[in-house]
Amino acid sequence: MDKLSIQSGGALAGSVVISGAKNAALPILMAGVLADGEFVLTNVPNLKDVDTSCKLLRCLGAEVSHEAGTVRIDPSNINHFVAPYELVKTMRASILILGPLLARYGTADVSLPGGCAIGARPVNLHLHGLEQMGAKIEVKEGYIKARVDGRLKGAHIFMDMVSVGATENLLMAAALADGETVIENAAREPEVIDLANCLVAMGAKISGIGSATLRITGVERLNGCEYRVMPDRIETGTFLVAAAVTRGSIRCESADPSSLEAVLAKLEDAGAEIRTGKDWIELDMKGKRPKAVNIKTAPYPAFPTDMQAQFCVLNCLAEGSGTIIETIFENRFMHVPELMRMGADMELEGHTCIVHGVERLSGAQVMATDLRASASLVIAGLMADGNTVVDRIYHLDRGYEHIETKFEGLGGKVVRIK
Ligand SMILES: CC(=O)N[C@H]1[C@@H](OP(=O)(O)OP(=O)(O)OC[C@H]2O[C@@H](n3ccc(=O)[nH]c3=O)[C@H](O)[C@@H]2O)O[C@H](CO)[C@@H](O)[C@@H]1O
Ligand SMILES: C=C(OP(=O)(O)O)C(=O)O
Repeated sequence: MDKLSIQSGGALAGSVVISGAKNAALPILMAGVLADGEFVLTNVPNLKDVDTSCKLLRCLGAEVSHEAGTVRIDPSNINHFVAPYELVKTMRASILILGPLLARYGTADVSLPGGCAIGARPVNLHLHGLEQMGAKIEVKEGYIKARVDGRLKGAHIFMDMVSVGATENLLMAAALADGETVIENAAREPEVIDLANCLVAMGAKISGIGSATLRITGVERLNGCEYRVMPDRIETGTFLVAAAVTRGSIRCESADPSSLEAVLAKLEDAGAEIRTGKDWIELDMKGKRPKAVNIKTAPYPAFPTDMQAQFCVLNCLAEGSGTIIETIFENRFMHVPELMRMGADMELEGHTCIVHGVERLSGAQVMATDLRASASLVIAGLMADGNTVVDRIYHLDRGYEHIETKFEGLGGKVVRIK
């Protein structure tokens, strides 16, 4: 199993090109099932989760090629409607195949993803919304078995809580349903907007994109299209935090500052000078140690849970103390005990972590437990005396493209051990 070895070094400097967003690419790949014709997706990151999505589409009978950031999907031969446990267990986003399969073919058997490191992550909102659209659903032998006679029917759906995945699943299903669907309390994350824009390019009729109320008038067919995936705001934020922690100065190219307002505001509070253009962000710490910040995660446009672990590390090495409150996932502080093994001064109680900054951490062997926790340990290693080895980096490979090469380009000493 691969590991990453990190040596502490100086301040990160230089520029890094941001990849396409994992969390936009995955739902949009699933939307390929809805296309009547060839579907071409560009700016697709080269990630384990993208490979898994391509495998899943192939397993349904689609022809899929993935080369140099472009995925081509020909869904015309889809003839199998089962998403098996072997694939779903490695990638929770597989649940996003449910809405498209059901809307286009009236049948879908999707393995329940099960719990994972960051929380139970139930899918009740996905299922309830589809039932409101006329689907008959039973959960049997670990599988969601969903059927509908004819087309799904438009419905008025009020979501009990804001869910990115449920909004995406229902949006895709509604695009081919009979009549109007209204999704209230919809997620407003930029990745949901990216999916909606792609569906519109396929001929879907959606209004309210980017708001909490989505109105979808179902159409009988959606065409293929060519669509470019948005830049990864979480990858961008991860490199910006790494630069802030190391007191460095970097430029992120092919980034989207408008999707990162909450994160950039916190980096400014931490003492960073931030400059932005249409598709770039520069951060300069002017050699200073960051100041600790208070963070509370919440649905977009508030501070993203996917940046919580990275800001924990920022606070670990900052001047002063900061409080981090996680409100989205019930078990998303798995990085805390690992950071404490590296000398971090942290108090964890329930959903709240109080972090008191220390000047340096010390290198240690640590275990990656989930995607962003892993990223936080790499950042910590950049400011830890001696050597840090991060084990179980298959989590990182799910969500960060060429992470070691990108850090190396910024002067970070991050090496993959095969
Ligand atoms: C592939 C992808 O895009 N993943 C992102 C997506 O995950 P994902 O779509 O799984 O996250 P959700 O927005 O659905 O989850 C938010 C909260 O709602 C709960 N919930 C969700 C669905 C449901 O049916 N019932 C329910 O109770 C979850 O347990 C969680 O507590 O959004 C999360 C929140 O921004 C991000 O951290 C993930 O990186
Ligand atoms: C939690 C994440 O992803 P996923 O929903 O794919 O597990 C993430 O991207 O941080």
